Order: sequence, then C-alpha cells, then structure tokens
Amino acid sequence: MAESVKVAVRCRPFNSREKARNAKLIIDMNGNTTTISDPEAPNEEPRKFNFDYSYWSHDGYTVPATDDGYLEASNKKYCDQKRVFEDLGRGVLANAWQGYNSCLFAYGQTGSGKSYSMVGYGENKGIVPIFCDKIFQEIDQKKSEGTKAEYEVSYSMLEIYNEQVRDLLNPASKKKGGLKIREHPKKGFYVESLRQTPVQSYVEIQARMDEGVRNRTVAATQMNATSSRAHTIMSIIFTQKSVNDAGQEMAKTSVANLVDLAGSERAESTGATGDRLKEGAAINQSLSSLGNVISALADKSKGKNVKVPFRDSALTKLLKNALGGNSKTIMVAALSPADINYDETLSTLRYADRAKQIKTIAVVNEDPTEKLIRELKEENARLMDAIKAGGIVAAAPSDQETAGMTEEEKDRLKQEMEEEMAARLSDNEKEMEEMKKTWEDKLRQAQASNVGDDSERAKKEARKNTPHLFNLNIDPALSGMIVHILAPGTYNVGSDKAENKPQIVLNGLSIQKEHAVITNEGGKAFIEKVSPMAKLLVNGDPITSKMELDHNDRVMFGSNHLYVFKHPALKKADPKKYGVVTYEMAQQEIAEKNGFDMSSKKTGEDLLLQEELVEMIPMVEEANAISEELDRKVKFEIVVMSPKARGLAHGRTEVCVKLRNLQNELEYIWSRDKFVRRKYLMQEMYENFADGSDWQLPEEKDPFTEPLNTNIQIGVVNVYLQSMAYMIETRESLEISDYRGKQQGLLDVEIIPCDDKGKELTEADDVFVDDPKDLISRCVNFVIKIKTVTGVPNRFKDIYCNYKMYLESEENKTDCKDSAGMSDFAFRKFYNFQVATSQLVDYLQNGMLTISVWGRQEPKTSSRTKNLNTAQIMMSETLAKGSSSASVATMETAVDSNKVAHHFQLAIFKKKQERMEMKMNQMKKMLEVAERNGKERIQTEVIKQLLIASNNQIADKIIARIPKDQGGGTSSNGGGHAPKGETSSSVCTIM
Ligand SMILES: Nc1ncnc2c1ncn2[C@@H]1O[C@H](COP(=O)(O)OP(=O)(O)OP(=O)(O)O)[C@@H](O)[C@H]1O
Repeated sequence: MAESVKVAVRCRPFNSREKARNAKLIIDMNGNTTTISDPEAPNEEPRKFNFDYSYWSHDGYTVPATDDGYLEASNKKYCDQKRVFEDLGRGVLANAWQGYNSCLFAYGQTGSGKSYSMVGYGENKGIVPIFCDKIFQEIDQKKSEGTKAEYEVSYSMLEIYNEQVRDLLNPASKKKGGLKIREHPKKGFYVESLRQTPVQSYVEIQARMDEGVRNRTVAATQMNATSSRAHTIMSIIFTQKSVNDAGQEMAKTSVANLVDLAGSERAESTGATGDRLKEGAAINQSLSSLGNVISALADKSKGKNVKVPFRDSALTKLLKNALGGNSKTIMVAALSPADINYDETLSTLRYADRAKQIKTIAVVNEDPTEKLIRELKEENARLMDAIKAGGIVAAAPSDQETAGMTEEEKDRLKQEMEEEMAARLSDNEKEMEEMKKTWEDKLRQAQASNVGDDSERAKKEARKNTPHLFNLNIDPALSGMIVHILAPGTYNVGSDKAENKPQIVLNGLSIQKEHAVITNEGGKAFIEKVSPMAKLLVNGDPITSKMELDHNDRVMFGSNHLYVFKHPALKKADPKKYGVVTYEMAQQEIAEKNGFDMSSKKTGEDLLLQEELVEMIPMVEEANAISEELDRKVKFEIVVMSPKARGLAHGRTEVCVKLRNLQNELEYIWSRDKFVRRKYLMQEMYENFADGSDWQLPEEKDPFTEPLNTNIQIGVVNVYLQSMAYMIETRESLEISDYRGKQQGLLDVEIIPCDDKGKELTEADDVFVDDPKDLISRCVNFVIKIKTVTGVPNRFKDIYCNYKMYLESEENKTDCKDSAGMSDFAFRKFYNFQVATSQLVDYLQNGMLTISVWGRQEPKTSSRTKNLNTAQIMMSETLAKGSSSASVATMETAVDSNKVAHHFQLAIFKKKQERMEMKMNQMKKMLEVAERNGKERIQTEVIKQLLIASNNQIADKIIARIPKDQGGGTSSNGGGHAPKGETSSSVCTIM
C-alpha cells in the first residue's frame, strides 16, 4: 500500500554565534505544527506548517555537567534524542525485521543539526548508533531464544562529493572519477564495488563508522573540501536466512539507508551571480536535483503526469528507491531557531512540506535463495543472447524514458545502458559467487578487520600520555579524527611521493615530499621545515628555524592540514595555562597574522565578516596552491570591500577575491560566490591532474581565466547632491577611487539646475533656495553631465561610466571612449520632477550619486616574471614583501565617504552671504530714505533687519574657524574636505 514519506522537523538551541549576535527566536511549535515568524514583518501572522512530528529541542533541558553529557528534558515540550529514536528509529528497526527497505534522510542548512539527529555527539547518540545498538541486542535476544535463523549485518558507507562517489570504508579503491553507479533491473541503482563490511556487534559497527568518518576527514583535508558539501550515505544491510516449512532456504534482506545530506544553503548560491562558468559548476548538483525530484514526486502524487528526473545526479539515482519505490522513508528537517537564518529556515520548511506529499510503496524483500540465483542465471542468459545479437536492442531505452530528451541525450542514455548491461553480466556472476560463500568466510573477514580495532584502542590509550598531533576541521564532527602519536623519536612529515616513506604522510596541495620533521627528544617536541618551499605555520607564524612546540600549539602544514599539538605532560604540569583550541580560533589567528583585524567589535556585520574571512582565507590559500601546482600564473588575494567601494549605495562590507595575472598584471575582482564556484572547478581540475587524466580545459571553461575583453570597474566617483537641494550648480573634477580608496583618475561631473524644458539656468536666474524644504511640492529640474575623464592608468581602454539616479531602475550608461586622456563622454541627462516630494528633497540633501567608471585592461608583459614558474613568482613576491604567508591577503579598505569634498556647503554659505549683503545694502538704502523722510517706524524695522543680517559677521568668524585644509578660512578657496558633522551643522545654525 502506498505510504507517505514521514516528515519530522527539529529546532535546535541557539549556537554561540547566534547568541553573540543577539539572535531572536522565530520558530515555535505546538503539537505537530511549526510556525515561523518573519523578522522583517513582526506584526504579520507567522506562517504555519504541519508535519508528522515537530520536535522542539530549542530549550527546556538541563544543561549537563560535561560538554558531551546527555541533554535531559526538563519540561514536556523539549524533545531529546531518545524520543526522536522512539518515533523515527524504532520504525526503521521494525522495517528491517520485516524485510522492508527504509531510508532516513536529514535535510537542512549547515550547522542546523542534521548530524546531531542522525549520528549525535557524545552521550547524545543519534538515530544511527541507537539503531545499530538495538539491532544487535535484538539479534542476541533471538539467538538466546534458540532461533534457527541466521542473521547477517553488513555496513557500507559512501560519500558523494562533487558528483563523485567515494567508498569511505575502502579509500584505497579511489578510482578516477569515483565509483560507478549502475542500474540493476530489480535492485535499481547501486554503487559498483562498494565495500559491504560484515559486522557482528555494535562495537564493530561503531568502529567501522569511526573508520568511515576518519577516511572522510582525510579526504576532506587533502582537498580542503568542506565536509558540509558532501552527502554521506550509511547503509545497514540486514539479511535473515531461514528455512521455510517446505524446506526451502529463504533470504529476507532489508536495507536501511541513513543519509546525512550536504548543507542545503549551498544549492542556492550555485545560481547566484552571472558567471560565464555557472553551468559547469556543479557545486551541488545532487542537492538541487533532489529538490527537483521531490517537487516532481509531490506533483505526481497529486495526479500530475510528470517525469521524475532521478537520473540527473548521483544522489537522486541512489535515493530513487527511497523516494520513488520500495522503501519506507522518513525525512528529518533540521531548523535553526534564529532570525538571522530566516530565509534558509523558511526554505527548509517549504522543502519539508513538499516532501510529505510523496508516496512510496514498500514491499517485503523475501525470496528463496535458489530463486534469486535462478533469476540471476536467467538474466545472464538473456544478456548474453542480447550481446550476441548486437546488444543494441536489449539496451535501448524505452520511449517513456527518452520522452523530452534531445538526440544527444538519447544517445548518451543508450550508451550508458549498454555499458551497464555488460557490467551487469559480471556483477551477476559475482553476486552468485557471493551468495554461495559461507557465513564462515565472512566471519574470517570480520575477524581480520578486528585487528584494526585493537590498534585503534591502543592509539586512544597512547593519546592520554604521549605527545601527539590532533587534526582540526571546520566541521566539528571531523576534528580529532586524525591523530599522529609522537612517541620519542623522529618523524618525517611529507607526501607519499617521497623516496623514503615519511612516518606522517600528508597528501594534497602544497605538501612537499619532504615537508617537515618533528622530533620528540627528552620529553620535548621540536618542529622544523625541511624543504625551503614547504609552508609551515605555527600559531599563525611561518617557521623558518627549528622551534619547540608547546601544548596546544596550532600547526598548519601546507595550505590545509591543520593540527593542534598536544603534550599531556605539559598540560598536567600547568593545567590553568591552557584552554580549548578550536578550528575557528586557529583560522582567526592566521587571519590576524595576515593583517586582518579580528578583534574589533564583535557585533552583527563584524561577526559576519569575520566568519567569511575564516571561511575564505583557507580557500584562497588552496586556490593559490592549485595555481602553483598547475603553474597557472595567477594569484588570488582577499579584499574586503565596502558597498561604496563596490559602487553600491547600500549593503554590507563583504569579502571579495582579487585575481591577479602574474604574467600580464591584469586584475579582476570576484565576488565571494563567484570565487567559491570557480574554486570548485579549480579543485576538479586539480583532481584530474592528480589522477593523471586530461585536466586542461579550453579557455572558455578555464576557471583561472577571465576573457581579455572583460570590463572591470576601474573605480567609483561619489557626487554629493546637496548643492542641488539649494538649487546651486555643481561643476567638479572628482576623484575616481578604486576599491582600495586609491585615486585612479578624475572625472568631470556637472549638475546644473534648469527650467522645465531643460534649459540650463545661470546665477542670474537666481533659483537659489534658503531652505531645501522650500523645494517640496515645487517643480525641480536639473541636468547631469558627465564630461571628461583624465588620469586613468593607460592600461585601461574602452572606458565608460554608468550610474543610477533616484528611483531609476535602469542604469544610465555613457558612450565608450578608447582611452582616458581628455576623452569627453559628452553625456547629458535631463531630470524633470514636476512635484518634488519630501523624499526627493531628502535624497538631494543627504544622498549621493555613485558613478562607476569601467574599462577593459590591456595586458602588459612583465620581463621580471618571464622565465619563472608560478611558485617562483609567488615566492619572490613574498620575499620582496617580507610578509608571512604566500597568499598574504591585503586589507583593502573602502572608499571613505567622509573624505569626499563638501565644498558645496561652502558654496551654499557664500551664496547666502551674498544674499545677505544684497539685503543689507537694500536696507541701508531704505534707512537713508526713511531718515531723510523722518519715518520712525520704518527706521526701527530696518534697524531690526540690519541687526539680524549683521550676524553675517559671526558667520565670518565661524568660517575662519574651519581648518584651512577643509575649506576653511575666509579666502575663496573652494576645495578641500569639510568635516561632516559639527562644522557643517554649525554653519547651518548660524544661517
Ligand atoms: N537538538 C540539538 N540539541 C542540542 N544541540 C544541537 C542540536 N542540534 C544541533 N545541535 C548542535 O549544533 C551544532 C551543529 O549541529 P550539526 O553538526 O548536527 O549540524 P549539521 O546540520 O550536521 O551541520 P553540517 O552540515 O555542517 O554537517 C552542533 O554543535 C550540535 O551539537
């Protein structure tokens, strides 16, 4: 019978980052209902979603004495790990006994609590370990009751990263392009030669899980891949063999797939900004395909006739059974409680809402063993016949399967099917062999693998007393998974390409064959680098000579092997001296040593920026290491850019990446998203290189390059509009500032009041207003003129400007000029506001027009770098700079808006002064006339006016107080920078 996918959502406590940012709680749960409030619209009714289970794990628990102690419920609302297991895990266990396949997958953004529910931390064991514990307990129970049935449990663990499947229990099998996914007519999609390790006890399966996580850590560190980008599938295959009443041997097999999905937010950033390489970047093809499959299945369950695109990704192929077929399926959607994650959490809730509409039909997988073997034999005979007959017919996809496909896609599918058919023949042979194998065989295998467990135990014991290195990973679940024990002696650290295999083998980018050496002599540990090219940092500082290691020292080998050195004896001697070291701390320290200020006010934006830096610095290091390795002659640097520096009026300061071509000196600034996407492709390129496959890509697909004709932003010009609020013209030569705030030339800009036909007005027309408010409801007209650009470095060609004015949705663009010099854009645009609103006047008075200046760069050839490779150029630059690391990120600051000239304020002031003088002269004349005529009342009135006007004298004094370099003094000096706050407002008060 069709059954709906069961959906549970779970809301975790605030994490430290959310607490530091004073995050607000936006989730609530009541019964099965979950509500979410929009932090931007607090008065709106919260959105409601109903699920099979809504688990509140945000608060209402007693805080345990130790970090990994059990979180016990202190009220009824709180849901602990045991309850989650009882509701969800129990069912999976029952399914396993009944012979049904089950699938439990966890969805949610990075850090939302997926692993917590699935695997758990410390005492808070998740569904998977409790499931494993229970299944063996129940087997033991059956055995003790004298059952004749035989039980086999095997475990497999794989990872899908970048669309490639890796066997986490057999990392040595690392095949080019990953393991192949094949399709079996009955079993559906499966992974070829994936190791299924027989396990006989909870301890054993736990050891295999740890082994899988360790292998995942090694792989992730080697490639500096963030583990939250990978999907992990743990499968527990449970077979019950018994003899039925008719004397037939029966095999009932069920597979429980436990899937910890990659962080969901990554899928969205895939399609972010327009990058020409967007298509190729399968940042998380699998996750977006899963979304499409879920939507299609949800539509299908409503009766729509849609094609479900299971074949689109590795993950959806492997989850086909779980979602579209023979499986009982559960989804756990993990939610962050915080307002700062509103968008992500809402999208998770929507995803979960769609998933609950999916229906699956699970059947018991029970067959006599002989029947299975017979079927395989029959299939093999069919396959052989088909192959003899040319193969094509049997391998042709059905019309239904090819509906809507292009000819090319059809051919590809057909070819895949043919390959599969051939592979299936040998698979079937193997499977039959397997089936015939005895239980004893498996037992022997299992016993052999136990040896590994003993050595693991010994390692754990050694860690307590012996100095050792302990890995740090961005994913806390992977920290501490790799430990190198440093008993007294000498340890070479290097890659597996070294002639004499080093004791500590680290592979991957920027690890030299002979990288470093660590010695443990007389209770002291020392570290020294061996190859001069080796990158080695201790506590963020590059190491040049032998140094002693202290307990808790952070050691970075190459660009991503990060360890913390532990010396239990030193710690014991002075426990107070040492605290806890985390990945974030170690990365922040590296960032600080690279010149980033990580200590400043840790609030909102600063924290976000800091997090981005911690995330980006290792990625930039890695991109540089790949560039060195593949000799791509480009270098990446981090730049921190304010919105103004990016030519935007609003937004926040962001981390961007500058690509610098080391051969022709061309520079491009990439957004964080673009860089992350490109880095992903660089990584793919490097993997192909390391595999010995064809890694070079045509230029249009090469992630390291930008086409030569790419336009880049030379800089921005900020034009204050305040003078227009007084209807005074502006004619200025303004600085073009690049993202560093460095001048890149001058741009002549004019803003001139005009009449409603666009005729420019002169001083004589006297449209000046004393108070900008007087403009409200009036007709305001002016023209913006962009004239000449001068002083732009001559490597820029095809220069043009663009900008957007008040409420404009389209960009205004000037013509393109071949080169700078005295090129006149002769750009003029007339603005005609029939009735000026207070918003417009406010915009003029306080706003700013940002004009971006763009151009194309002409490559230069540098003789300095001509015969050097990338690594040599980078090294020579580092030496020249005398800086710490190869990718020293330069802290580029934003264009400082306060620096921009305020001299129009002085112009307004002068204009007012002129008016006053005019008025005074008039008054004087009137006074003279009144005196002559003896008119007393007029006389008093004129004297009163004169007194008011004489305040000008005070104003003069104030002008004299304005520092000279800011446009002060009574001279007519018009330029310079008036300070924003005090002076300008005092000028205004006086008037
Ligand atoms: N229900 C919960 N109760 C208490 N702590 C939780 C809960 N859920 C998650 N946490 C804590 O939140 C942090 C992040 O959780 P977790 O590692 O499970 O996230 P994740 O979604 O698996 O992240 P990633 O995608 O990076 O693997 C962990 O420190 C975890 O202990």
